[in-house]
Parts: sequence; C-alpha cells; structure tokens
Amino acid sequence: MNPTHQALPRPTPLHRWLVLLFVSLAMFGNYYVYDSLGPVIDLLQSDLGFSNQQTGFLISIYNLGAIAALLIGGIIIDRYGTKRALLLFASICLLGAIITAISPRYEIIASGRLLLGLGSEPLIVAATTVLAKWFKGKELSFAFGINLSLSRLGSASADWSTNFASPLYSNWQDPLWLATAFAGISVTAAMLYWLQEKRCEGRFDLGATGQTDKLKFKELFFFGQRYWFIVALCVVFYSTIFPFRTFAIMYFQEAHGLAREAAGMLNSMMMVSAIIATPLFGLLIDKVGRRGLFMTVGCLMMLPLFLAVTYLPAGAPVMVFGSSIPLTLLLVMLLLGCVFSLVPAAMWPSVAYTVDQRRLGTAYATMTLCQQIGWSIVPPVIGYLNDLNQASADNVAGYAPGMWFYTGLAVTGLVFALLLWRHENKPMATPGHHQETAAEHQHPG
Ligand SMILES: NCCCC[C@H](N)C(=O)NCC(=O)O
Repeated sequence: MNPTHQALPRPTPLHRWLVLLFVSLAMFGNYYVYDSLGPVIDLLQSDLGFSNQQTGFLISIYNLGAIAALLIGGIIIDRYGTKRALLLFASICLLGAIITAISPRYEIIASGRLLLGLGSEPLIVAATTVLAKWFKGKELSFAFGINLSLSRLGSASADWSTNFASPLYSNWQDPLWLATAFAGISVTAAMLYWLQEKRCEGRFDLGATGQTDKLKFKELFFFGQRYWFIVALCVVFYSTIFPFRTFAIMYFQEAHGLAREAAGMLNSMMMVSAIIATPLFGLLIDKVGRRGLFMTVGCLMMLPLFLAVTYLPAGAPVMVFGSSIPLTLLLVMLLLGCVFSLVPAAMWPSVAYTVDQRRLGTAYATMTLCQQIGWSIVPPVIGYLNDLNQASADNVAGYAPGMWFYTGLAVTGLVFALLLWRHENKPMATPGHHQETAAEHQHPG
C-alpha cells in the first residue's frame, strides 16, 4: 500500500452502504437469472420436448462453466481490479441470459446456461472481494449477511414470478426474457458500483484489493482432515439443496397437483425462511461458536424432509399471499429454509477457523470448485432416475427414487457433519491456524 493511501480516511458509512446496495443488487439479479430455469422446466419439456435428463443437464452445464471460470476468475479480478471484473462478469451473465432465451434449440439454451456459469461464480467471488475491501474491520459479517439475504431475495423473486408475471408463463420463452431484464439490473448495479469506486478513489483509503479466492494447487497439501470434511459436507449439502430446489416447482405441480403459481410460492417459502434466518443464525453462531454442532443439527433436520414430501399427506390447504398451499409441504419448505441458513452460516466461516489465513483464498476456491463438481453430477442423476421410473403426474411414485437419492445424500452429509462435530474440541493439528479468532476474510459462497 502506498503511503498517501494510508493518510486518507476510511470510506464514510454512506459510501460503504451504497457499495453494499450496488453489490447486493448485482447479486440479486444474478441469483434471479440462475433460478429462472426452475419455473420453466415443465414448459421446456411440454413445448420443446426436452427429457428430464436433458433439463437436468441444463442445470449441470452452469456448473461446468463455473468450474472453468473458477480456475481463472481470481486472476482476472487481481489483474483488472474489482470494478472492471464486476462489470465484466455481470455482462457475461447478461449475455448468457439473452442466449438462453433467444432460441428453442437445445444447444443454444445450453450455451446460454454455460455462459451464465462462466460469469456467475466469478461475479460472486468479485462481490466478496468488493465487500472485504470496503467493510474490512467494519461490520463485515453483517454486510455479508445482508448481501446473502438480498441474493436469496433474487431466488425467491424467480419463484414469485410465477405469480406476479403469470401471463408470461403461457410459453417457455417469455419468463426467460424477464430473467434477462433482471440480468440487466445486475449490469446496471455493476456500473453504479464502478462509478462509486471511481468517485471514492483518491478520496478514501480503500486498502489493497485484498486476497481474491484463487486456486494455488501446491497449497492443497497443507490442509488438514478437518478442512476436507468441511469440503465434503459442502459438496454433499449443496448437491442436495440446489438440484432439489430447481426441480421442486415441477415436482410440486406434478406430484401434488399444485398450480404453477402455488408451486412457485411454495418453493419461495424456503428462501423466505432463509432470508430471515440467515443473519439470525449468523449472529447466534458468532456468539456461541460450536459450528460442528450446528452443522450436525442442520443435517439432522434435513434428513426426513425429502421423504416427508413423498410419503406424508400433503396436508390441509393454507393461504399464503393469495396461493393455496398444503400445510405439510409448507412446513417442509420452511424447515428446509432453516437448514439452508443454519448449515451455510456455520460452514463457510468454519473454513476461516480451520486453515491458515494465508491459504484462505485457495481454501475457498477449492471448496467452491468441489461444490460445483458435486452439484453438476446430481441433476442429471435425478433426471435419469425420473426418466427411468417414468415419473409424471400420472405416475407420482416414479419420483420416489429421486427423493431417496436426496435422502442418501443427506445421510452422507450428516456423517461428515458428525465427524466435524467430533473434531470440534480437538486441538488444531497444523501450525499457523487461528482458532475462533474471526478471520477477516469471510465468504458467502
Ligand atoms: N447463483 C446461485 C448459486 C450460488 C452458488 C454459490 N457458489 C454458493 O454456494 N453460494 C452460497 C449460498 O448459500 O448461496
């Protein structure tokens, strides 16, 4: 850092909160675009004749793009700086959204999702870097909590679009054009962030760019067993939650006879509960620690949920924001939202307490990379199981094997969480670790 930098004041709260607003809006738009696929899956199948396996691959191809991008994304952020990187990645996502919506050809839609993956995950890394830069030492956890909550609001909005934009769902294409508009919000927010950073350069001490999550293969050998248990849990957890969520709208329509609007509203309940619970669990876990225990509780809670939607009676209808939703399904999605808050709130920060701070960039990049690999495998497997068992509205039992598969993943997650809990009170094995001393570097995903 140069000496003039040090003499400058830190950014004022107003400047910091504006940054948080712009970065969170960029994430809001981005999460919307990712989740816009779920509500049109049945339309892609009925209008364009895609199979379950093909739609499953449309989910996975995002991860392939993300894997490629994660290997180079950190380098781009370091080389071009956060403001350029944020705009570049948001623009790639916009292009991906346009290509997804533009043509009914499977290969074109798949290329759009690939491009979305190429832009999305490095966008998340760039957003993390921006927040670390502006909020370091100042309300960093809270800023990350708000950022993640607004991202989840983007996901929930994609579900709500089946209600507020229901006329668009007469075909597969219009909802995807709407998603393009949300990608436009993301690009606009990235531009506003650019202007804000430019306005503040030279006036405030914005510090060094900070460490970007970048993979350095040599460093992988320094991580201990506990780190790899966290990675394993991360892989299994997100490989369960994200694919379930993407397929859920179609599942609720076909297996439980819900209208698309009600299915979308029901799916959004998971996000609503996560939006509220994530900052609260974050505060609780910051206060009491015991991350292994909280991860175990979260995994234990998840265990019966997929079987509950499969085998329990759907329950009496209750009205939620104008949609009639069966009570059991509502409770399951609210509980899943709690799990989706509890496990990430304990898991992501626990890396910072497990590995040497100097290797956090590699630790997070590796974890996200592994997450993407696991998450890319599950949707085609679920699609294959659904195709194999001829799952449909006329053969609801055909969905059960997929739900057992999710349950198997949840059991595996529980095993890793238990191993982490067992490790919780053991002393650290490798020197250079810092125990429960809140690393500055945090990561929302
Ligand atoms: N755009 C939705 C996917 C976000 C993936 C990201 N790598 C992640 O895991 N984020 C953490 C989270 O809990 O959302």
